[in-house]
Amino acid sequence: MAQEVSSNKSFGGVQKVYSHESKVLGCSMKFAVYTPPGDGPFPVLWFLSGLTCTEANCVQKGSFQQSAAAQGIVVICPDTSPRGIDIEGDNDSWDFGTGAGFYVNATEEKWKPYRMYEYVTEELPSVCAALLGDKANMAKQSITGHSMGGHGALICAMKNPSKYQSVSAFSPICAPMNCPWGQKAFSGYLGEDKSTWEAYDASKLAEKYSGPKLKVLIDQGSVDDFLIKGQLLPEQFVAAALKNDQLEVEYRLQEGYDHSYFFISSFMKDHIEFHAKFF
Ligand SMILES: N[C@@H](CCC(=O)N[C@@H](CS)C(=O)NCC(=O)O)C(=O)O
Repeated sequence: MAQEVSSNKSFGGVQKVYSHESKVLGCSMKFAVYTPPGDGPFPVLWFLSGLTCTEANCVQKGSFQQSAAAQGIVVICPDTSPRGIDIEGDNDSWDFGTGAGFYVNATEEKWKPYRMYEYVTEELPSVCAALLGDKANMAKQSITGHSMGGHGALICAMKNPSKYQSVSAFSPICAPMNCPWGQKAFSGYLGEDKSTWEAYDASKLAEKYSGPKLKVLIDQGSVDDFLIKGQLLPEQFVAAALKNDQLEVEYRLQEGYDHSYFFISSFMKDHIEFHAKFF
């Protein structure tokens, strides 16, 4: 069972952080849960963070609590990789290993504990269902995220038709097979056979998605350095999605915004209200 680490009243609801022993990852993990005021059951929005983040970044800088309180939505923020399992090299770079799990299930022997896909789509939802009881309606879930977490949100939604009511993303890594971050992560976690990478590439999944019509909102800052350096490639996802009638994508290029949480917090209300429409 999860243990409470901290609890702070926020906009009439409560922002908590918990820790628990993850069986899937084989380590102790923290996650954050915001519950709005009232009795529930409330729908659940997942927020997946980006490279170098923990469960804390969005809680402290994402500015979601006021809108989540107003709309009556539980918001859950997981961590971004296993912690403290000590694989040689896991702290050598900021874009691979610790803080950079990329929401895949690693198949390379050395990185086998890196199963963040299973963790965020299966284990943590079960833990939260048990923890939150009548407060949360786990039949109504949606997912969002930033950068690496935007990639995570898009792939989780497309790989699990009907599990999430809608999906959104802030500056997502849209075509990891074709960018340096994704190529480094996928070759490390999944190995050199690129055919196995396609199962975790949002632009490839957008070509094949055939579930119920999925609503997608993407916001991207126009002066985001990582956009300019070709790490995000939203045009590849948008082009693939345009050819697929089952994907309804709204892509917004936001003038003058960068990659930071200043950008995320500026549009968080829009994203919460977007998801609220489909619960
Ligand atoms: N190397 C830089 C860049 C990494 C970066 O921009 N990470 C984004 C996600 S890809 C982030 O959310 N950083 C944490 C923050 O801004 O709070 C760092 O260590 O922060």
